Amino acid sequence: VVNGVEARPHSWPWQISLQYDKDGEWRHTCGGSLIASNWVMTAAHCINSKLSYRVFVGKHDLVEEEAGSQAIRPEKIIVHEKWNPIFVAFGNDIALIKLSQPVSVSDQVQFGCIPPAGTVLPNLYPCYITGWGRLSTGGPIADKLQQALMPLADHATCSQPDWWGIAVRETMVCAGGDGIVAGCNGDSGGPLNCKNSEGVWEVHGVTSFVSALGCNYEKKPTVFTRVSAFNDWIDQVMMNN
Ligand SMILES: CC(C)C[C@H](NC(=O)C(F)(F)F)C(=O)N[C@@H](C)C(=O)Nc1ccc(C(F)(F)F)cc1
Repeated sequence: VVNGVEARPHSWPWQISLQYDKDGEWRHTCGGSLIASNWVMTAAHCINSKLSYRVFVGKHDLVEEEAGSQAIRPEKIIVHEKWNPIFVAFGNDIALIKLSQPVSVSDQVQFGCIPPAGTVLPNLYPCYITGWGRLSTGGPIADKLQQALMPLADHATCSQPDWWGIAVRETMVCAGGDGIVAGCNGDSGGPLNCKNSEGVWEVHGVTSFVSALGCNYEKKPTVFTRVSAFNDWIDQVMMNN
């Protein structure tokens, strides 16, 4: 997250760190959201079938050992069948990770809520991106979980020619675009958190892409998979696996 702030520890208890084993070292590669005791939602582009992963729940500082955190191996990973790795703008950048054992909820580990199917929030609605991604374009990833307030840019705004144009679809959500605050590499797969009218936080987006010209690039908001466009897919996958 570029120009965010350190989150109060464990204030986004569904945020997970997806890590892969590189020469015996575990490395953070993406974020994700715990949505059930044995299911994590992340981005399809985070998954490389050649790598072995672990899901770390209950974390705040990636470089510290933290009581209450737990690393769990995936049992299986289901990537959306219509995800096309060649072109992130085709959408369907969503995947579900079934955990090899259920996680127990606690103060530090909770499920994120999926919004009702079809929920489309209005322009400038205030949401928060969270993640351990780069702190600046080309910069280091964060040790401590970051958060940033990012008002939504509705489809009409986000699909303007000098914004994302036709690269953004109605199955995506845009947020930010002020050239200051943005998601960045390593935030992929993590949640866009929006509080609903009852004051309940929901995972409205899965962090998908930023401009190749730079993470915080004016009129190139961070683009998320819109979770409320995938309720049926999520239900089907969780029921059938
Ligand atoms: C690996 C990528 C598919 C996703 C990667 N996502 C992220 O870094 C994150 F954290 F914002 F989610 C990204 O945006 N990386 C930048 C460097 C990128 O490639 N952006 C990008 C590429 C193609 C398009 C398209 F499809 F519109 F041409 C748009 C943005």
